[in-house]
Amino acid sequence: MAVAELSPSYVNSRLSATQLPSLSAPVTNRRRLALQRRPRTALISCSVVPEQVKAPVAVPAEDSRGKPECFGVFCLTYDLKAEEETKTWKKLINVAVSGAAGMISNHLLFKIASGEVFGPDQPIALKLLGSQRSFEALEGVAMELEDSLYPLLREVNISIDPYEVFQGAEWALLIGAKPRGPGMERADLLDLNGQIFAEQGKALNAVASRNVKVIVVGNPCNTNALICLKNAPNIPAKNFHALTRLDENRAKCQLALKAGVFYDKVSNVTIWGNHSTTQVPDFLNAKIYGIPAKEVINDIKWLEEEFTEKVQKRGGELIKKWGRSSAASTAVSIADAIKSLVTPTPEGDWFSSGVYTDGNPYGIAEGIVFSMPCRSKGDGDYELVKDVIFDDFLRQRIAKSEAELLAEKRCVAHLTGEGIAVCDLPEDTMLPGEM
Ligand SMILES: NC(=O)c1ccc[n+]([C@@H]2O[C@H](COP(=O)([O-])OP(=O)(O)OC[C@H]3O[C@@H](n4cnc5c(N)ncnc54)[C@H](O)[C@@H]3O)[C@@H](O)[C@H]2O)c1
Repeated sequence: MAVAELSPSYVNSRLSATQLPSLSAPVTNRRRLALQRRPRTALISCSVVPEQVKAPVAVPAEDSRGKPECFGVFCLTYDLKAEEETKTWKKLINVAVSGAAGMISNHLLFKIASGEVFGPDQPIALKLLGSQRSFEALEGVAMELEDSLYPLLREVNISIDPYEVFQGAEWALLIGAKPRGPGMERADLLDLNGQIFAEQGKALNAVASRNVKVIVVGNPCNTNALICLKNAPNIPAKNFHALTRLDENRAKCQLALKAGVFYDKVSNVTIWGNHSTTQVPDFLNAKIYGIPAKEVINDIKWLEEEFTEKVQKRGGELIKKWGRSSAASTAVSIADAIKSLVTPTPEGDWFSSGVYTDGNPYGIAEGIVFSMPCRSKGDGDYELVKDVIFDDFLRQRIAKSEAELLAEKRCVAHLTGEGIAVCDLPEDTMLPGEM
């Protein structure tokens, strides 16, 4: 069944009754036209049997009570309950995205709306959170989503209030954060952005689904994720992730380039630790064609001295060439991170994610968000991988990233409810290319 948008005046003046499609579709497939706010057009369903014209039914305003503000054409909603009776569509899921008017979101939102991330039969409601300054840009984003006519995209709401946007959220992709201003240290950024994630954690705790999955992208993302989960005690700590998938994807690409193979031959790549320059891309456990990467590459000096730096400096290199940060590949990596949780992990492989360390089998300090190898059954949950090996070189580097995250944790104690903050970060470990 196709869908056409026709303004009421167009209907009256240009089309005769017999030219117009019928609105009386079968009950299981009928759409409810809920005209809520700023309706600009009438949504007409083009069913196969013409002949009869009925005006779209304006559902009274009370019908929209409890819903946050809808945007434009997305105020005209489907009757999902009736449609579900056809069993052809899954239940609508609520995906909240913060920083929705930013560069990363500008790529990610269109991937999500197209069905590429959650699947081609998964209807989506996008709840977009912006800052006061970006509100008009947010409207622009919503207009582009309207114009893209995605069949899976059933609702779009825009707001600057996290309590409104996170209402019933099943996924929260927390991208929005402040950039590091001139002269600002990592500790200043931890405090500035930490406050955003403390507030958003509280909002998630109050109004999101009890099983919401949260992916924190805004930097410094590991400690922001820790702040967020500490402020959301009613949501399992296991549900919070810090994005390190971009680092994993970059590491896979570098190993593929060095080995002279296409990147689909590279597997079992872990990023351990912080999304910072102390991160540890693990070549000891990585495989190429299912064989240890160390044996295939056979250049220990490159692996120990150059590989990690290449992964870390990739974003900086890209800015030098292109003048822009790596928003597109970051969006791809967020899509990958979600797909890794909603589809079963291929046998024997794993993926990296920054997750809460309590109960980890590697001896890493508890109470921090640390990137580790995970496997999922595709149900949104994950388990930490047990069959990984360590040597002294890997252990020492992991310990450095662990020490950094423990120091960051002390810096934000005022935001996690753990007392007075003491900040003694030794050096600036922001990744080049990310602010
Ligand atoms: N984890 C990673 O792998 C990774 C990779 C790249 C970038 N990042 C980080 O992602 C973040 C976003 O990057 P970007 O390139 O999209 O930046 P951007 O500046 O283009 O967009 C950020 C958006 O967030 C909005 N914002 C600021 N405060 C907000 C708040 N409290 N609530 C909602 N929205 C808010 C801003 O108005 C802006 O529109 C940055 O912190 C960046 O460092 C992380």
